[in-house]
Amino acid sequence: MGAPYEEPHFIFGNLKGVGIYDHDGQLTERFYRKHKNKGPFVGVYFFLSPVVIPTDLEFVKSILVKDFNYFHDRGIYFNEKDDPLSAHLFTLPGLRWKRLRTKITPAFTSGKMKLMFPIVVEVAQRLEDKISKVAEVGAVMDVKAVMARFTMDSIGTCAFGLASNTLQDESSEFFRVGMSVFDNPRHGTWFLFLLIAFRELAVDYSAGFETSSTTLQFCFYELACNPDIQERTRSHILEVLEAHGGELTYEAMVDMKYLDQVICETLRHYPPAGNHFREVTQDYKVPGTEFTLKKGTSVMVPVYAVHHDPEYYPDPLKFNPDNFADENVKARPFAAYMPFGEGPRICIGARFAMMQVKIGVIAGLRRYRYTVSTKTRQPLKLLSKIFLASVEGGIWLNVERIE
Ligand code: HEM
Repeated sequence: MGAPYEEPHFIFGNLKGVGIYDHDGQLTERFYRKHKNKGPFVGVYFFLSPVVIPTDLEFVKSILVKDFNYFHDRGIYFNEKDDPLSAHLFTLPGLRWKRLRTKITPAFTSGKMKLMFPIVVEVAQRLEDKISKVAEVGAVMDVKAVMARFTMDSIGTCAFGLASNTLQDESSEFFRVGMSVFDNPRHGTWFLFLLIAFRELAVDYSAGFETSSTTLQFCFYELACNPDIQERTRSHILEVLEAHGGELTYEAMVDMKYLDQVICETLRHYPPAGNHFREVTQDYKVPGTEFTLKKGTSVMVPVYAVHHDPEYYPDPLKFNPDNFADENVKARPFAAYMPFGEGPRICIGARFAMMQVKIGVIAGLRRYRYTVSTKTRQPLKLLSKIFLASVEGGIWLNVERIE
């Protein structure tokens, strides 16, 4: 590449730790910190393949938005013939991606969100019932399991029109197979049939439930760790609900500004995708430099690193929803916050995800108080082998009903 780079190991390159020792977001953070302010990017090697990690947000903007024509693909494996499930919106390149994206986009407008809103609220009622049962017997709550059922049911119901109901049915086949799609995408014949039949929506389903439930999991964890923020969020939710006649409507949810800040802060702290992947699709001269990135070079936009950069978030390890107060958001440059990506390949489900997570927090928080159980291993260790941020030993919370 003829550019700033990290001396690689002769076999593994620089990304030896990926999937073994480090969460991928923490791994790129090491290179980002070391090379920031030395140029727009650092080059590393994954085995023998060059990978570019941008360290400058102007360059991130060029990659994701301004020069999208050079970076429209993710370079992620798919094989339509032998593995039809692997060819979906996330993996498809170029024109085929564009056609499919145009086809699916109408399913995610704000008008469609309003239609789906009552469905998710109804599923959230079952989430509340589930939490109430945990509180009644004084058990500790396995947050991930409970939230995964909620997000699976709501996405399942919206996407497939199925009353999948994993929240009430402990042994639900839908839940078991849904979870196993992540562990092993080849499991569950009937489910696979369904996935093939609804391929486009199916990928949204699997991309959606795990990311959203991870977000809910971390959100409840941080609220449990920060009782003052928990109280403030609960009071805010109750006040806005009261102003809307006690009913959870779409408009009431939109008015919950502080709740939005709490969720943005969760996604800053724990972005489910630690990096955004792109591939250079034609030789690209990096603006303001003499460097040319060759076609086929991989790019990892270091989301986790940027979200934890003290230049943009003064105390990056502190959970502080005020980071998302309007004046602070305005003071930050473009792409300082990008949990859903940016540009034409931004997460298509971002609106649905935010709606679903908000409804989940409202349902879980308005009548229950949370503290961290001793069963949770602290400090949290992000699991390395999973692309999405997940926690060793899980997150366990004590739940108390507020009378
Ligand atoms: C908190 C929840 C979620 C997070 C943090 C998240 C994050 C992301 C990220 C980082 C990307 C890649 C963006 C990029 O490369 O620039 C992405 C893409 C995508 N997401 Fe999400 N996502 C979430 C929920 C959802 C939901 C609920 C759905 C569907 C219902 C969904 C469907 C998709 C699809 C289909 C893509 C590929 C888009 C494309 O390539 O055009 N996601 N998401």
